[in-house]
Amino acid sequence: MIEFHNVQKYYGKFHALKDINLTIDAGETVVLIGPSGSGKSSLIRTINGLDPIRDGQLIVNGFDLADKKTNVNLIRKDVGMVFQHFNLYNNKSVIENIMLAPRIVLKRPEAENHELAMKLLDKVGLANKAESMPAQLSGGQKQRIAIARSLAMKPKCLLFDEPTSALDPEMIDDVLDVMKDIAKNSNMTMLVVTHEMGFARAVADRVIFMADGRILEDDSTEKFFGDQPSTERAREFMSKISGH
Ligand SMILES: Nc1ncnc2c1ncn2[C@@H]1O[C@H](COP(=O)(O)OP(=O)(O)OP(=O)(O)O)[C@@H](O)[C@H]1O
Repeated sequence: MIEFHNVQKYYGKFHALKDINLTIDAGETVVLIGPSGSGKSSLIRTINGLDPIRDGQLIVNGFDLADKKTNVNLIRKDVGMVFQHFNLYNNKSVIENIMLAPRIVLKRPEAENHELAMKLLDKVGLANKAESMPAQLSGGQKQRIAIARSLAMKPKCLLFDEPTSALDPEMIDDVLDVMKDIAKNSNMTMLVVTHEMGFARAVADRVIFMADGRILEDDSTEKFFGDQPSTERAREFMSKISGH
């Protein structure tokens, strides 16, 4: 469970997140959309402590991120993140990328760690790539490995920051299919920054629209796509992205 109460975030003097109030329940899939620079990445990066907040309260799985005594490593154990540019360790094989964090952070026994890593590789359709190096993979394959790596920690929550926007079009569906499978068949909480409205329609419980550092809409998926968004900004944004 993630709770933002009147959260403010600044970069120097720039007010990047303005009075964010938001609750995401365990198991929900939430899609976060909005124009470039509206604060989407900033918002999700606060959840695992990659970006600090200045004011307000942010509770993640019972931990208070506004409290300087909170150990962010305990939060990150349960909150995985998938980045636009994959962030794989390029000098380690695929299977090592997946096994590293569970070995070090969770002290998972080696045989069990290997077995789970192979299961996850199978789940993302890349069991034959276990011994490959990241440089030998396509962008779509790298992103599926990055997702498997996050899943290996068995997180309660997965954050996705534009996971398909660096990919060639023909690779996007393979990655979205893996994400849809997680959304439908696991109890994980998912918060996804994406412009892939097909994904949002298919599996999101809610759609949040941000502009200028504020949340302007927080609607059920049915309402957002069924009745049209209620703000002019969101309607404008939707007509722009559907024109592409
Ligand atoms: N490290 C930083 N230092 C200063 N300003 C920043 C920093 N990171 C982001 N910003 C600014 O904060 C605002 C929000 O950025 P953010 O990356 O959260 O937006 P976004 O909605 O994710 O955009 P995009 O869709 O382009 O990735 C932007 O105006 C950006 O320039």
